[in-house]
Amino acid sequence: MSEIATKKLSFAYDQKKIIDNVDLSISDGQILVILGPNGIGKSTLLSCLSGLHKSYSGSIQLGDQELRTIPKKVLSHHVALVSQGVNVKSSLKLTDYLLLGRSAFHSIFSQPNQNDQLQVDRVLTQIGLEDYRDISLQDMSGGQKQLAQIGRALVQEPQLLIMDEPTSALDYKNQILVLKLIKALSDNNISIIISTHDPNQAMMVGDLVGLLIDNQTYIQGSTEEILTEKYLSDLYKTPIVSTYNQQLHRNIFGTRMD
Ligand SMILES: Nc1ncnc2c1ncn2[C@@H]1O[C@H](COP(=O)(O)OP(=O)(O)OP(=O)(O)O)[C@@H](O)[C@H]1O
Repeated sequence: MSEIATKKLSFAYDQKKIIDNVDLSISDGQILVILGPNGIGKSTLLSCLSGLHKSYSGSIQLGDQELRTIPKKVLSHHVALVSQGVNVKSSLKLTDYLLLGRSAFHSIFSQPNQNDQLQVDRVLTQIGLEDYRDISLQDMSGGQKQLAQIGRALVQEPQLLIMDEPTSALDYKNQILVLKLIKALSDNNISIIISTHDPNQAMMVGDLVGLLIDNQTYIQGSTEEILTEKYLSDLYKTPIVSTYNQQLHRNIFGTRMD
């Protein structure tokens, strides 16, 4: 269950329509990067795709099942969400926080087993926080908390990983660490959907790019098709220029102050 597709997906908070007629799809092991201006509905869309918002109209097919019909526990075996922001408040130490990601594998009365501990150790190494295993979340920095949130989703061993601005609090080194993790997961046939405000990240990891535009129009295509100066300048309503960088072997995107 790593393929997800929406048809005419719409969602409103009370009467306020945020997502309107979105047709989106992603196949096994693909990386879809969603871009869009502040407040356009990226987080709302990701919440719908992860099963948090069930009162959507239209359809969301996960594998061959309608998402809202899948029981929560079953869903958490397949889909993990890394929410936006770093305001996770928890007095749990990091290893116990990560173990929460294993809860779908157990009843509420069962204790974590050796495999759970192995998963946590593996993920601690992946996110580079081995030295923080006994530190409480509330004593960690913003970037460390963001890595911890990503770690908790990885511990869940999802087939579809949905990440809302997963590198927003990270320095360059950790941004690359997370982008490499995303690539490695996709190489293992895990599908990934991320939102970001950085088209350069979309260029680095995206197989597909989706743009949430004015009036909640959604367009999706290959990275090459969508990451153009025209599309991005229209999207952000500010000039975006792209230049080929010889050292990086790719286009980089930037904007002007004038
Ligand atoms: N719980 C809520 N109740 C009512 N309106 C909401 C709620 N959450 C978000 N909104 C509204 O929905 C719209 C889309 O918000 P959303 O967080 O999905 O945007 P976004 O594209 O992720 O923005 P950003 O890039 O700033 O994170 C905004 O106008 C926001 O005010």
